[in-house]
Amino acid sequence: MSYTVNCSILLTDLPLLERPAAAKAAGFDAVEFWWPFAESVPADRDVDAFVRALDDAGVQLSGLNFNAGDMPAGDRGLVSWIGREDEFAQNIAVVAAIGERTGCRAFNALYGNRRDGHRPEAQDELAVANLVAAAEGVAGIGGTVLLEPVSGTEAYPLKTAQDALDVIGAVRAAGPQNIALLADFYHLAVNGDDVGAVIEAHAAGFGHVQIADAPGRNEPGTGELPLQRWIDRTYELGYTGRIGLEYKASQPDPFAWLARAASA
Ligand SMILES: O=C(O)C(=O)CO
Repeated sequence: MSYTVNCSILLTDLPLLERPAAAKAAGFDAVEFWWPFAESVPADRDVDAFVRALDDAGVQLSGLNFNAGDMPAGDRGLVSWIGREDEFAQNIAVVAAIGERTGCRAFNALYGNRRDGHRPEAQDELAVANLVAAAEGVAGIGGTVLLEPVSGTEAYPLKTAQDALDVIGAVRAAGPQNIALLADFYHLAVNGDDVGAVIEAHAAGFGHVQIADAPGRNEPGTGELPLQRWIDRTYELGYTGRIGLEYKASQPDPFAWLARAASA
């Protein structure tokens, strides 16, 4: 099993550009990030600094989120956001360019919250068009777009694996096949999905897996989820990717649970 450290939620006591090296020092070879810039189209020097931080640390960027808006303010993606289509199109080009430079091939496109003033159907229509564009935009580098059910934001409409799979089906019907489910076991469990059944039905096709325990979204072992069992079964059923560590650290050493789990 191989892990990738989500450096947007872990190691946050360090400046962002120091986190890849900290992940490497903690024993990891791969990291993932939510969109690490303030704008959809950051300055070249900011992209260069980000890529340099990864190179200098000697870690692989295994996953990157498209710009999802102002996450601390509650935004959860631009994909279905009517009025920001041009910005999202520009973001796709930047994401693909970062993928080309770093070897990253998995790109998480958060769907976006429901917004007042537009019919949900119109937001869903835009989402499919934007996801088609995103998939086409990263196809040239062999990239895959990931679609993730998320918890904690009532306005985010993709709550269960099936919600995301329905959208993935619509995108695939429109052409691109390089889009897959991001199964975050924490989000799915908190939303009341039957994670065990999702694994049985879809594990081989997961585009990526992320974990945190629930309640709390902290390290495995701090809550009630059978994460190890779910991970083992996911691999048994044919998943070959990494497991993203996307939890909030509840202790000074965010990775201490791994040593405990290995000796258990
Ligand atoms: O917003 C979140 O909680 C996410 O997991 C984004 O990838």
